[in-house]
Amino acid sequence: MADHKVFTLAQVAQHKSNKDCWFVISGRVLNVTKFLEEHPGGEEVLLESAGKDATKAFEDIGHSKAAHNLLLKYQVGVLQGCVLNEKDATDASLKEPKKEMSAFVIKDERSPKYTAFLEFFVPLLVAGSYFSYRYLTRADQIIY
Ligand code: HEM
Repeated sequence: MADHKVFTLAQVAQHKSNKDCWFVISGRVLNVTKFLEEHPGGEEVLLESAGKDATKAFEDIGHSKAAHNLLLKYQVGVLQGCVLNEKDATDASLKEPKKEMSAFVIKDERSPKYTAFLEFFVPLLVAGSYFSYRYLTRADQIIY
């Protein structure tokens, strides 16, 4: 699980060299020093955002889902005042973590309740209809 140590932006701003490079993306404080050379977009663009909130720069590029998932690997903490969704690190969930979570909860809870209702009452209705039919059409009840 990603690190939840809390940092202020002033603390992040102290790490802005190519030997020690941090920035913030969507509330996650990232230490990308080891990633500088690996970054497909080059080291320079990362260093331009060093010590700052790089959320806009990161999103403006339209990074892939793989790139979004990589954020967790470099996370060393969270920015003071931010709440994150730990379920996944994809774009929308990072921007509005709480809303995403509640949307999931609503979907997950409603569907099983509805299904359970049908699973219980439909067989009951079918069985009830069958036995009513059998009862009403009994041979000893037929009057000639
Ligand atoms: C930890 C943070 C970051 C990670 C893990 C990351 C990861 C990646 C990856 C995997 C790619 C390849 C294309 C893709 O899969 O989307 C990429 C491309 C790129 N990234 Fe980042 N990136 C990060 C931060 C940034 C930042 C802050 C900028 C600032 C502008 C940036 C600018 C770019 C650019 C310009 C490209 C090249 C896009 C292209 O060639 O079309 N990245 N990045």
